[in-house]
Amino acid sequence: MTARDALIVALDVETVDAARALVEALGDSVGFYKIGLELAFAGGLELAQELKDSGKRVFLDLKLHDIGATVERATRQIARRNVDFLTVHGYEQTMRAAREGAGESGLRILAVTVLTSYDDADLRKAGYAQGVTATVASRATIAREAGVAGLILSPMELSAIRPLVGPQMLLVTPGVRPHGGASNDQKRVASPGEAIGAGADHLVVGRPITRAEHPRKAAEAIVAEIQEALGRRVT
Ligand SMILES: O=C(O)c1cc(=O)[nH]c(=O)n1[C@@H]1O[C@H](COP(=O)(O)O)[C@@H](O)[C@H]1O
Repeated sequence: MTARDALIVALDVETVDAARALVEALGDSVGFYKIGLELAFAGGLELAQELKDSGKRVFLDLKLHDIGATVERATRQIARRNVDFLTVHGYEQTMRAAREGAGESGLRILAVTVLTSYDDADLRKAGYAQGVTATVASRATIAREAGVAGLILSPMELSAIRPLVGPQMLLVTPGVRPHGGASNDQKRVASPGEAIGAGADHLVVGRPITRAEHPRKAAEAIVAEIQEALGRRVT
């Protein structure tokens, strides 16, 4: 894996034109983009095709969660779009249905374990008996059995989860902040170097790049930090 491939930039902007301008500014410093709910509701699905046609990889972050039949059929539609990753929530019925819908299309399903804006207290308020680490671990085990390709989790759970799921499962972490950066609404965060050092395959980074004064410089600095951490990982 190259450092550039490890970085996924979240195109959390209001319009397709703003997203195009950002992609243009980032140029070849970024090869992988995430289109989430904000942009998907503003023409982002068409942009996904454009990005694929220009050689970028695309992650559709739609966080599907519904009865199995609906998730399966929705996933089948998305699989026709030839994108790389799709998120669903990490519930067993949902994950199995998405796997079924993706079939042999090559669309890889990522299961969201516990959102990185949640901590133990938030989970308790939502009615969960266990804390974050135990909940991520139980969802990770079910996800592996359901046959999804990867997990979304915070950098803080990586070292506990990798041994549970083995080397093949993709571990993808939002909640990434360069040292000194604002955490915004994220509660479980670490730096790019720490996340890669703990075994992440991909980092999802939004505001530290998209709201930076110089997005390209911010992306290049993160890629350099990933590169350094990957170097330490193999030695
Ligand atoms: O599924 C995701 O991508 C996701 C899961 C999660 O637990 N936390 C999380 O922040 N995300 C997404 O990752 C991105 C993080 O953005 P920043 O906090 O701006 O770096 C946003 O697009 C979120 O929607």
